[in-house]
Amino acid sequence: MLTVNNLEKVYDTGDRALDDVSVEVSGNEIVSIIGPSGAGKSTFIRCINRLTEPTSGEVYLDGTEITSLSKNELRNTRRDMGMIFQEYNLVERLTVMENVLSGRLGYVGNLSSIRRSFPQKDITEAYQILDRVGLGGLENNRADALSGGQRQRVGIARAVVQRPKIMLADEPTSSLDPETSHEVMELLTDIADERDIPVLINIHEVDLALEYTDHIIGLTNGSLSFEGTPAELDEEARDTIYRDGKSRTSPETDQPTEVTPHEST
Ligand SMILES: Nc1ncnc2c1ncn2[C@@H]1O[C@H](COP(=O)(O)OP(=O)(O)OP(=O)(O)O)[C@@H](O)[C@H]1O
Repeated sequence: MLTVNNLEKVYDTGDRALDDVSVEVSGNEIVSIIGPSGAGKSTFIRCINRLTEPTSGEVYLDGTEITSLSKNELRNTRRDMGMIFQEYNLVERLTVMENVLSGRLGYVGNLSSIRRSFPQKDITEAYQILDRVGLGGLENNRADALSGGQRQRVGIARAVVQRPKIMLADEPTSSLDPETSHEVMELLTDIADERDIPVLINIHEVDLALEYTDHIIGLTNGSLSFEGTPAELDEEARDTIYRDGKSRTSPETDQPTEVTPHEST
């Protein structure tokens, strides 16, 4: 269970990206975070595993308060949170298998980590997961030889091999064509079901959120502007979420209208 209480993020620039956001996510729910460009979706996802440090508020994962952990404690607890990125974050010159096994780096000792040597059971599991995500046989291919959809599958496999308690996906489909986006969403939802873990997805495409997720969170100017099921996301709710007109996803067409590059923390 993920519990977020009164999360607030004010960047050094003074930008208030999150303002008093509280949500709960449980079971194997697929939760999408939607909202206009700059609404704080990415900041929200990244504050959960503290890739971005929240300014105030609390995040609990299965009773552990993530927000109060020391850096060392956080390193261990991050193993419980698989992260999937828009631009995949693979090491391009490494093989598919090496990239997937990097999801186990947090579990091996320092020396093994430097040597990148992993227990046989991790390697066996990585093969199984690669098969599961449809990349069986490509273990020795270099990441830079893969298509976008294949890269995202490696990113998903790397997150799954961590045996996480939750998966966080920051715009996992934004760099993919529509057909591949559907495949990736289907894979994420199937894995959540099989592993019995929740998945939190920052997603621009409202049609994908409606089709694949159980629970929708709308953010507008850093505040929670909607929370409900896909059926509850009616025209009025969409207007509320996208009311400030900054949307890069038009609620009528669900088509991207403007692209803002991602800023790092
Ligand atoms: N590193 C940063 N430094 C300062 N301000 C930032 C930083 N990252 C994000 N912001 C600001 O915080 C607000 C929320 O940004 P965030 O990227 O979380 O929104 P988003 O909803 O994910 O947007 P998009 O859909 O365009 O990716 C924006 O006003 C943005 O300019």
